[in-house]
Amino acid sequence: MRKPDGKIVLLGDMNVGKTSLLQRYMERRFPDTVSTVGGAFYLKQWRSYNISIWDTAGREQFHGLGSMYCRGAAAVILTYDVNHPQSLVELEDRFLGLTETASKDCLFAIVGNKVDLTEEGARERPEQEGCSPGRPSGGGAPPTLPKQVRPEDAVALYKKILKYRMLDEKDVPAAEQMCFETSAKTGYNVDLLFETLFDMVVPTILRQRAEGLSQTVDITSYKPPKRTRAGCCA
Ligand SMILES: Nc1nc2c(ncn2[C@@H]2O[C@H](COP(=O)(O)OP(=O)(O)OP(=O)(O)O)[C@@H](O)[C@H]2O)c(=O)[nH]1
Ligand SMILES: [Mg+2]
Repeated sequence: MRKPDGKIVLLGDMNVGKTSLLQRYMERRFPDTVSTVGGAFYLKQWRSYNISIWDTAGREQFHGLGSMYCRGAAAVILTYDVNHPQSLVELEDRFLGLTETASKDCLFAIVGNKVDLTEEGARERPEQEGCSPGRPSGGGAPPTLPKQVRPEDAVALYKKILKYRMLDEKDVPAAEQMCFETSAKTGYNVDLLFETLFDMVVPTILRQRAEGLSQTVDITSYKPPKRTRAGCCA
């Protein structure tokens, strides 16, 4: 097996749907899940790159492992549940600190999952994967509620992250590009989320490789500090 070229890590409170999102993307289904213990990863080939995507446990007892999983990450997906405002608060309070071990140019996506349970999300349902066009949208659908976390709240968190990482807004992707609402259940925005990130981490992978290469070059192309001026006076 080839060594992964880059790493993406899913972080977030328990029950927000990290495992479900990853399974929806990788296996194209929405199976029953059990709360994750420790962590697990999938390998995704994207163009000519091998990207590892790490699913982590949201349970408090595994919290200490988070920064280990984030080490060298090219992107982190901070996941919350749009129906549970506390899960967004937890991203700032409990999970952001774990990303200090990530790559210095790590990208951050903020993902509000379970949008299918909201009134707005219900309107999106008929267009989504797994819902055939002729299928009635009514019968058996779970009741929906007003969305508890607004997209603006996620954008505000994204801006806080930039401050925390001491990044300038003009040097990183815009908040609107990096905040997603998804449903692992219906598949809504799941491909968009992962594939947007894959495309975005390719330059990071190349930069990481180039940095490695330039270090090698620095050593082998060492020149003595003293130079003559003969060349420019000829
Ligand atoms: N309605 C709905 N339910 C979802 C969605 N995503 C996940 N769930 C359900 O939410 C529960 C938790 O999902 P998981 O994917 O196991 O959550 P997790 O974030 O991996 O949780 P931990 O592993 O404990 O950190 C399961 O019952 C899922 O079926 C979604 O988009 N919509
Ligand atoms: Mg899980």
